[in-house]
Amino acid sequence: MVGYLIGMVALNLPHGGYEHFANLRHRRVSFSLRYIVLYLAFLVGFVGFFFVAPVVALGLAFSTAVIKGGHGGLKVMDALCGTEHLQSSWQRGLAAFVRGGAVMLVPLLAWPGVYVTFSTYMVHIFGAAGPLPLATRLADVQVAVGTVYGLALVAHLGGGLYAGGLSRAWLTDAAETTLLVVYFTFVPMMLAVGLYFPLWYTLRQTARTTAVASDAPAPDRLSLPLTWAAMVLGALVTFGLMAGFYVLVPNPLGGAGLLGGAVAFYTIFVCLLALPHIVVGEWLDPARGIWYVP
Ligand SMILES: CC1=C(/C=C/C(C)=C/C=C/C(C)=C/C=O)C(C)(C)CCC1
Repeated sequence: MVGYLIGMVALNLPHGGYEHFANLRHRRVSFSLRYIVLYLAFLVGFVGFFFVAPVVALGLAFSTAVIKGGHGGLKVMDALCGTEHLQSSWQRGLAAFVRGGAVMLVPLLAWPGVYVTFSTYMVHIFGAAGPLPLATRLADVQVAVGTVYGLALVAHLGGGLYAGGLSRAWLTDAAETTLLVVYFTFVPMMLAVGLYFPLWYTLRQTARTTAVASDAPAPDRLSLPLTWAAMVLGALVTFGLMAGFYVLVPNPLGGAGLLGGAVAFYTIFVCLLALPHIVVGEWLDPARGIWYVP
C-alpha cells in the first residue's frame, strides 16, 4: 500500500500535470482557458455521478484505467515502433482493449480478493452500503471477463499476425502484450498497478512526446514565468481539489483503516482526475490531444 501511494501520488500525479502542460504549451491561451472550464465541468459531473450511481461510476472509473493503458499505449506504438499490423479501426480497438484490460481485467482473475475488497471500500466512500454485485457474483463475472479477455487477446495477436505477417511491429506488440499479461498475473495487484502507471505509462508517454516534439508553439503562449506560475497553481489546485473531495464525501476512507482507506480514496480521486483528462484532453480534441502523434 505504501509502494502504491508513493508510485501514484509522488510519481504518477506530477506526470498527469506534465501531460496537461505538454498538451497545452502549443495552444493559444483562449484554448487553454476553454480546456480548463470543460475539464472542471466534467470533473464535477463525474463526482455527481458517483453520488447518484456509485457502482456504475466505479465501473466507469476502472474503464478510465483501461483506456489510459490501452489507448495511451496504442499511441506510443504509433509513435515508436509503428502499427502497420493494425490496419482496421477494429484491430486498433482490440489492441487498446487488450493492453488496457491487462491492467484492470487480468488482476480480477489473478487477484480477486484484493480487487473486491478495495472496490467495496471505494463505493463505501460515497455512502453506498452492502456488497458489490462483483462480490456476490464473483465466479460468474470472472468467467465472463476471462472468456471475453481471452478471446480478445487471441483475436488481437492472431489478427495482427494475419494482417502484417511476422513484422517487427507485430513482434514488439506481441512481446509487450505478453509482458503486460504476465506482469499483471504474477505481481500482486496493488504493487503492479502502483508501479505500472509511474514507470511504464509515464516513461512511454514521455518517449512519445519526445519522439513527436518538433511542433512550433502557439504565438500567444504563456511566457516562462507565467508557465511556471500556472504549473505551481495547477499543483496547488489539484491538492485543494483533493482536500475538498475529502470533505465532501460522507466516508472518505470507505470504512477501511488509514492506509487501506488512503489507497481507496486516492484511487477514486485519480480516476476522477483521469476521466476528464481523457475526454477533454483527447476525445474532444481529435486533431491533437494528450496522446498526439502527427
Ligand atoms: C481495483 C483495485 C485497484 C484499482 C486501481 C485503479 C482503478 C487505478 C487507476 C489508476 C488511474 C486511472 C491512473 C491514472 O493515471 C487498486 C487500488 C490497485 C487496489 C486493488 C483493487
